[in-house]
Amino acid sequence: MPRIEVGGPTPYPVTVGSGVLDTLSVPERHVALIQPEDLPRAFVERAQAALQPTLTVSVPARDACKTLDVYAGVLSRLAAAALPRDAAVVGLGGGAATDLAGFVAASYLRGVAFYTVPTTLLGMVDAAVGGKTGVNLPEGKNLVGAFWPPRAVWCDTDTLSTLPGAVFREGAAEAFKHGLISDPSLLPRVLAPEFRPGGALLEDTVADAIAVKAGVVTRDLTERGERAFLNFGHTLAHALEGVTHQAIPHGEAVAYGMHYAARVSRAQGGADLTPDTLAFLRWQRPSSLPALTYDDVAPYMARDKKADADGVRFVLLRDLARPYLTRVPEAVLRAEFGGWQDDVARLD
Ligand SMILES: NC(=O)c1ccc[n+]([C@@H]2O[C@H](COP(=O)([O-])OP(=O)(O)OC[C@H]3O[C@@H](n4cnc5c(N)ncnc54)[C@H](O)[C@@H]3O)[C@@H](O)[C@H]2O)c1
Ligand SMILES: O=C(O)C(=O)C[C@@H](O)[C@H](O)[C@H](O)COP(=O)(O)O
Ligand SMILES: [Zn+2]
Repeated sequence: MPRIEVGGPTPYPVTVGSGVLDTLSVPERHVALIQPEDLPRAFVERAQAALQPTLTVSVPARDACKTLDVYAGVLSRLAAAALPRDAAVVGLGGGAATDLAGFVAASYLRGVAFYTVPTTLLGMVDAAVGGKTGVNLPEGKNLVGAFWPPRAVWCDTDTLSTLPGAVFREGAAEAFKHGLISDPSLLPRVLAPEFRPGGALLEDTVADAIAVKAGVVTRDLTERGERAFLNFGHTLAHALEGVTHQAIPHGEAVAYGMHYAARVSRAQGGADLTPDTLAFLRWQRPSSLPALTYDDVAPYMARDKKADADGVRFVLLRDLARPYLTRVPEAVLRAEFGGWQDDVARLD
């Protein structure tokens, strides 16, 4: 069973494999289990059997749980149960639920132990690892949060069998991203027919995609440098999610955003990786986008967390596995938005 070690200030293991859900174990005597209300009941019951939580809190599905209102409601549930400071918060579910659970853990009583049990592909290869936690604001994605690493991550690959195909393909976008920024061997594997729940390529590909993220966050937990590369494609992605009020799910927005970033990378002198990002979009078959102009998305891009006092910065690729962070002239961003829209229109 693959096990990946995340290093840095507070090292922890990520366990990947079949049946992991029945092996959950934490040293804390009190546990708050946080899970989305639409999660298959059997997963919740298996986690409850293993952890014997003091309380289980159900939260709305998808990004509807990543709001300050839901966050405050969960904190009140923990306080009403008098959950002590030596308790643990366990986030079970997709990236939305684990992002919320992590921010609850980071802030309840000024911080309690946190563990993640991702049950989506995206959660396993990305969200549940690395300690970025938080919620959204109406002004944009993840604008409130904290770095609060989990103490262990358990990825039961059997849980992926109940995912709708579209949700599995959303998660594949982040694995593909790890291929583009660091490990190109992931690119053909993610698109291969055997990369599917129960497929021969699933477990090793998930483990190798996690290894990319684990390596980056080990070296740069709080995004002082190379962690920004994990944000490839996310400047436009988060803008698409914001402007559509989360009608476009994160993994689809990332696929659209990676193609835009590949176009901008080429315009700035990089290798042409747009055939790869287009191949991924064709494979993923994302939801169609509403009619948008550059001026619709620009205000959201301006609030991207990679922006500094001198303005917005983009993660671009000089070539496969050669990411860099840079400013881009607005004329280039605007022109490539037009070309990106033409490419997207031709996808159907
Ligand atoms: N913290 C990070 O580093 C990080 C990284 C990437 C993405 N994210 C965040 O993660 C979120 C997206 O996560 P996601 O793609 O996992 O989507 P999600 O959490 O919205 O989950 C998608 C849906 O699948 C359901 N679900 C979960 N597991 C299931 C299973 N095994 N079977 C059936 N249904 C299941 C969920 O309850 C939800 O309704 C976004 O909010 C994004 O911003 C965070
Ligand atoms: O872990 C990171 O760092 C990432 O950027 C991973 C992204 O896939 C993820 O969507 C993250 O939540 C985005 O971070 P943000 O700082 O842009 O909100
Ligand atoms: Zn992401």
